[in-house]
Amino acid sequence: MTRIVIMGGGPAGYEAALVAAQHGAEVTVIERDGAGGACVLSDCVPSKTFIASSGARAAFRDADELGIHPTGDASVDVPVVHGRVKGLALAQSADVRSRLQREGVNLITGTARFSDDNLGLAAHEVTFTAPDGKSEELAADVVLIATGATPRILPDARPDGERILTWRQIYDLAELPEHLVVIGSGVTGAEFASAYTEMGVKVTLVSSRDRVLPHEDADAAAVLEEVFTEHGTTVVNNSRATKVERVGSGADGGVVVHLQGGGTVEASHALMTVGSVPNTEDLGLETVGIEPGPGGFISVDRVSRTSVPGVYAAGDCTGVLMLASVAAMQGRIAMWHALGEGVAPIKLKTVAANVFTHPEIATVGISQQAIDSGEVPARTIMLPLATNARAKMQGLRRGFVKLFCRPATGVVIGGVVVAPTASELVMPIALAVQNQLTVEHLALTFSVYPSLSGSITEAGRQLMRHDDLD
Ligand SMILES: Cc1cc2nc3c(=O)[nH]c(=O)nc-3n(C[C@H](O)[C@H](O)[C@H](O)COP(=O)(O)OP(=O)(O)OC[C@H]3O[C@@H](n4cnc5c(N)ncnc54)[C@H](O)[C@@H]3O)c2cc1C
Ligand SMILES: NC(=O)c1ccc[n+]([C@@H]2O[C@H](COP(=O)([O-])OP(=O)(O)OC[C@H]3O[C@@H](n4cnc5c(N)ncnc54)[C@H](O)[C@@H]3O)[C@@H](O)[C@H]2O)c1
Repeated sequence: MTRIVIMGGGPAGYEAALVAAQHGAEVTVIERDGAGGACVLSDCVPSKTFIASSGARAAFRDADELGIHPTGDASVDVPVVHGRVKGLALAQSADVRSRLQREGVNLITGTARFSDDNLGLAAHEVTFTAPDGKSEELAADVVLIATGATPRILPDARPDGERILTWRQIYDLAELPEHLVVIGSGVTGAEFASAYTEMGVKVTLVSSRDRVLPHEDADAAAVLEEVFTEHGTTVVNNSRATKVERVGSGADGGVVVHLQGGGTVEASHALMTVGSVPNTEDLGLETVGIEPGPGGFISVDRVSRTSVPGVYAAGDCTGVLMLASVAAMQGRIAMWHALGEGVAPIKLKTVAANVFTHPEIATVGISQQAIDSGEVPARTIMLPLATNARAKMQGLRRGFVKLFCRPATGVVIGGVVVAPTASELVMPIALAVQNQLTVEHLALTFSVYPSLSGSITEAGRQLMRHDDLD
């Protein structure tokens, strides 16, 4: 029986474990914090739960336009919101734990590290250290490194859990910040800036680039900036934070953010969202002969192999695409490959992703930027939701659907949806991209009338009409 040891119990680790167990391997997952990993306990699941509460508050405000005037202020019960966030994370972690145990996976709590005596061995040794300090050696035919990543800390902006915070510390605050400065305008920064804005907090977003979400669709980012402006959220563009210091004390205390070039921003709290670093130190990688690449990430190929036979890596520690869905797929692929199953290499051009701002921004496939730069030839259409009957009924003035297809064949190669439920609406486009469906397939598919997804089939029709004229 193949002995598999998995370091880390996040989506990469636990999804891999499920596949390996289903294929009859003897699987041990070593996880130091809790089943589900950082994804479930401190990153993705807690943030999306918090965003669900902020979305409920936003719905109150948005109802006004529909003639519904909620009486009184939509106040936020912070202990309830934070309690719900933490409770749901723990419950989700318990679900993952019991699923793994049901499938026969041996899940142990502790820290894992390679301890091979010599390089180049066919099997590997992993030392597991329990929280009480006791350690044990496990022999493995295959090891999967799935140790995730940790918030990046700037030397002059060290989080203290009180005023200067990482996203993992915010749920311990007793009250909402009076004025939150969010530093870093990537997906994490944009999501928290949006959520706190919807919670009624004054927010300043410091972006080192010329716009929010520098790696996302520019038209989508422009919609988000418009929404921020409408709700009084300030975006400070082209500004890099060099230092965050605490000033004052007690209830009067706060932070001063120093910006490159001399400016400052004063606020009650700072949330650092300046990226993540992989958890690849202290793994004993040198004992198996793996040298991490730039930034400490472990290089893998498209079936999750590292440079060392029998050692695979998946998820955030590889830096491939830091998404739970990608981590899980990399983990599964690693196990299928290791256990000799036929496996297709991961296809990153078909990944669907969503930024959980208000409105949401969902993308799949080829980006507008790749088309504009001439890298990928495509025909494109962008339909504003303002022309969609259902959107009008719901009072949605912003948002759009974009669809991209191959010029000659009409095969759908990508799309963007900006809408309150973009994460759900992007699915038909993702299905089309994955299965190489054409705009005609979309165009001829019945969508419900009236529905936001009607804009997707309409986008297909508009691109098809163009096709016919070619
Ligand atoms: C705020 C935030 C929100 C996000 N929201 C989304 C989202 O909505 N959708 C999405 O797809 N992605 C989201 N992501 C990204 C997603 O959380 C990650 O891509 C995902 O967690 C990666 O999974 P993983 O298994 O690689 O690592 P992790 O989930 O980080 O799990 C790795 C685990 O390994 C453990 N570990 C580390 N070293 C050792 C060791 N030596 N021994 C034992 N255990 C060890 C860690 O403690 C951790 O528990 C979000 C990220 C952030 C920061
Ligand atoms: N909804 C989701 O799926 C979701 C949510 C959150 C994160 N993630 C993923 O996690 C990964 C990391 O995202 P992220 O946003 O945490 O990190 P990131 O590295 O993508 O963004 C961090 C941003 O902070 C900026 N920055 C760095 N130092 C700065 C400074 N001193 N002052 C001001 N700005 C500074 C960087 O230029 C960058 O734009 C991404 O791959 C993302 O897709 C996904």
